[in-house]
Amino acid sequence: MTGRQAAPGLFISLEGIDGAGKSSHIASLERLFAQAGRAVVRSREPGGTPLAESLRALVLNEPMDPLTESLLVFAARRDHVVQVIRPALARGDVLLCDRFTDATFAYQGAGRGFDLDVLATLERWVQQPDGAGGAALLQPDLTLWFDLAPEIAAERLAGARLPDRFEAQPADFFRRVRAGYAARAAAEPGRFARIDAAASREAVGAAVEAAIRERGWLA
Ligand SMILES: Nc1ncnc2c1ncn2[C@@H]1O[C@H](COP(=O)(O)OP(=O)(O)OP(=O)(O)O)[C@@H](O)[C@H]1O
Ligand SMILES: Cc1cn([C@H]2C[C@H](O)[C@@H](COP(=O)(O)O)O2)c(=O)[nH]c1=O
Repeated sequence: MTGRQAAPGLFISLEGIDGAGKSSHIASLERLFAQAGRAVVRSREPGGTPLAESLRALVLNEPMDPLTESLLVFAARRDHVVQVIRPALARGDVLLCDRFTDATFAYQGAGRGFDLDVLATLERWVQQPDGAGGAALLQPDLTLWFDLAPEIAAERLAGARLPDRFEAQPADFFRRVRAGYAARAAAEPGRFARIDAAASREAVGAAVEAAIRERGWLA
C-alpha cells in the first residue's frame, strides 16, 4: 500500500444559550481546518437541509407544545443526519454544526421541562443508522460549549434582531437551559470543552483553537 491513509471524519458541534457567541467563531474554525488541508462542511440545527430548514421556520416562529417542538427538532435532525452529516463523515470531512442534540436536552428538556426519557428514546431513533436498533449512537467527537450568563447574552442580543420564540424567553428559561448544558457536560466531560464565552472575542477564539489543537486534529 502507498500514500497516506485518509483522515477519519470529524464531527464538532457548537452549543450554548442564544447570544453566547457560537456563530462568531464558526468561520475561523473552518479556516483553521481548511489550512490544515481538511474539507469542511458547515451546518446548523434545526436546519441544514431544505426540509429541516422548513421545520426550523416552524419551530422558531409558530406556537406549539413541548412534545410537538421536540418531535419537529428530531424530525429535522433525522433528515440532516441522513442527508448531510453521515455522508460528510463517511467522506472524511470535518462537519462543524451550530447546535446538535445537546440543544434539545438543554432547551426542550431543561428549559421547557419536557421528559428526558422521551428525548433519549427519540435520540436513539434518530441517531442510530436504522432507527432504534443496536448500532452505535451518532454523537459529536467534540462539543464546544460557549458558556455565558443569560444577562450578558441578553445584553449582546439587545436590539440586534427581532427575537424568535426562544430568544423572547425570560432570563429564568436561559438559566435552566444553561444548567441543562452544564449537566450534559458533567455527564460527558471527554466530549465537552467548556469555553468561557464572557471573555473577549480574541480570548474566546484562542480557547476554541486550543481545544482543537490539544486533540491533535490540526497536525
Ligand atoms: N466575546 C464577545 N464579546 C462581546 N460580544 C460578542 C462576543 N462574541 C460575540 N459577540 C456578539 O454577541 C452577539 C451574539 O453573538 P453570536 O451571534 O455569535 O451568538 P450565537 O451564540 O451564535 O447566538 P444565537 O444562538 O442566538 O444565533 C453578536 O452581536 C456578536 O457580535
Ligand atoms: C437544535 C435545537 C435548537 N433549539 C433552539 C435554540 C435556538 O434558540 C434556536 C436556533 O437558533 P440559532 O440562532 O440557530 O441558535 O433553536 C432548540 O430549542 N432545540 C434544538 O434541538
